[in-house]
Amino acid sequence: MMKDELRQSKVLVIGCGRMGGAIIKGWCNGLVAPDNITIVDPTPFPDLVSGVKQVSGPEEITDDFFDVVMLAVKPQIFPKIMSLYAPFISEKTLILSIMAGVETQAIEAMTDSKQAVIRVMPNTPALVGAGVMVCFANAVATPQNEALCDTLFSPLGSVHWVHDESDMHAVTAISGSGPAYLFYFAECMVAAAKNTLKDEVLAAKLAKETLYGAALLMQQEAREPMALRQEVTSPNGTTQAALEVLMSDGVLDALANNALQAASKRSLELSALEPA
Ligand SMILES: NC(=O)C1=CN([C@@H]2O[C@H](COP(=O)(O)OP(=O)(O)OC[C@H]3O[C@@H](n4cnc5c(N)ncnc54)[C@H](O)[C@@H]3O)[C@@H](O)[C@H]2O)C=CC1
Ligand SMILES: O=C(O)[C@@H]1CCC=N1
Repeated sequence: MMKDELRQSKVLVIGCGRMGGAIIKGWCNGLVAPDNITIVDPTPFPDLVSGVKQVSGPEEITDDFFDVVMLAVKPQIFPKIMSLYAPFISEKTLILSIMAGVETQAIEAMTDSKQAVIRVMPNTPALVGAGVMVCFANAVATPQNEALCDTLFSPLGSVHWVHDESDMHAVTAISGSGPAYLFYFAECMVAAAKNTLKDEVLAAKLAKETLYGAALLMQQEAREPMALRQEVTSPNGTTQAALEVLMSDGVLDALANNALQAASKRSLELSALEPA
């Protein structure tokens, strides 16, 4: 689908919270005409782009066909609502799902027809165009469907594809949940900075700006994180003193491993939710 055609496409978004809202905001930036977007969410979205229609349930939807339907409710909600939206989906509709865990097989069951379904695991930096989106297409999805998905998500950050659906569990653990790990590290670093520097406002600023600068450097440099770390670390200097604490007994390595495994396991559990 060409970009001009995409602007005319009818899009239905089911669930518009933090992640759905961030994606719609990106799409309204010249990609899809806001007038062609309908959101179904019982909770009004506070920062809706002008023109986008919001309704609180399927009975209020005024269009009877959508080119794209995006599922952005919590995985636990999906089994309760899936049957309500079948009337708005035709064989030509591409279903996109950003829900963690929920497998294409469960989404295909929304309708009787063979349905193109693409799962996309985004993350919240999509809000600033620096998201990571990982996609998996079911067997029905065509190359045109995949190209459309690339077009819709590229403005929000980088788009990657996996070809084995079970990889989506690991993907969710790494990039879907990943921003929260860095934010937690930032919380710890800010708290520690405030214990070290009397000016607490400056302390917090230094910690956050440093994490931002380091992330940007890592993204723009071809060198691996280890090489960048070594560049900061003078023999017997201050960084070495800190790293000896952070790296002692491989505690952080083990924690990172356990954390990713826990997230991946939770994604697998969410995939086992039964239709209501
Ligand atoms: N927040 C994140 O970082 C990411 C979230 N996701 C996935 O995105 C999905 C949404 O997550 P968030 O946006 O974080 O959650 P959220 O709680 O902010 O948004 C969910 C929205 O669904 C709405 N909702 C509840 N019941 C509904 C119903 N019956 N019909 C229509 N809408 C209904 C809620 O009012 C809410 O606005 C989840 O499936 C999650 O796994 C995926 C990647 C990252
Ligand atoms: O925590 C969650 O389940 C969702 C999926 C990835 C990020 N947030």
